[in-house]
Amino acid sequence: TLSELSIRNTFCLVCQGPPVWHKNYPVAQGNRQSPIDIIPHQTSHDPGLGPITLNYDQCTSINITNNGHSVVVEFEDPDDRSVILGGPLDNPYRLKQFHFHWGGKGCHGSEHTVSGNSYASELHLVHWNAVKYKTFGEAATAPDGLAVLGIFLETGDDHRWLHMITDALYMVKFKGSVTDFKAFNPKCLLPSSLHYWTYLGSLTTPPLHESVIWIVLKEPIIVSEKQVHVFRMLLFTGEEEDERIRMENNFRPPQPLKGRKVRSSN
Ligand SMILES: NS(=O)(=O)c1ccc(NCc2ccco2)cc1
Ligand SMILES: [Zn+2]
Repeated sequence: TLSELSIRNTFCLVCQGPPVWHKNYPVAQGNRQSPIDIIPHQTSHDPGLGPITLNYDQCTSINITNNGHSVVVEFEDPDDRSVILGGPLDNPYRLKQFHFHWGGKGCHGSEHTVSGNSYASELHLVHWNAVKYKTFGEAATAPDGLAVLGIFLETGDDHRWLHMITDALYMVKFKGSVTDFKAFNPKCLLPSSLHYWTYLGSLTTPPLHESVIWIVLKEPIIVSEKQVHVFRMLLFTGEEEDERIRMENNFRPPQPLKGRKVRSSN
């Protein structure tokens, strides 16, 4: 059916999208998979959930890369120079990278949905628990190893700071390309409110490890359709490949909640 086709289209047919991931990654059908559909009135308000704090002022961005699935900005993480703390987290988690998920022309591409509604795009700031684990790779396989901050992007006016990212995308059009991207502080991509939903989930792309404490901000940031369109100029394919496949719809659809509780900061 069209809906199956559209689901299969996610992560494009060529790269064998979400419906077939379970063959190589059986955890795809696990009990704490992400993303999910968040239904606000079914979340439980937990007064014990404090605010989150983002200490990004000493962060050191390194580069921006097209990894064939998304565009990723990577950070130096040798110490606790840029961390997220508080909220559901028992330790500070170090900022490792951020990346985006988006749709095709005229269709939305967020991963989490809210009461069945998706946003134009979703930004993921990926952090790891360096108190308990020695490396990102080790943390990425532990149940409390990662904390990903999800921020929805809604279309409207231009976002004054997102231009720094979209201007760099022209340099990383092809899979495997990378370019310097220094002195970028992702604090400029936050909405005014840090109110959030939180639940235990997973990576949304293979290896789909069930190692993520998700913190999804309720308030979206506003970016222009033109700015989202620049992301669709990226390619899934490398410079040496004959066929050029536009990087779009790189989102996984919502997964079964399997009895999990989604808590609300307030
Ligand atoms: N979309 S996301 O934020 O859930 C996410 C974040 C990070 C990776 N990383 C992939 C990876 C390889 C080894 C360990 O981890 C994959 C997906
Ligand atoms: Zn992501």
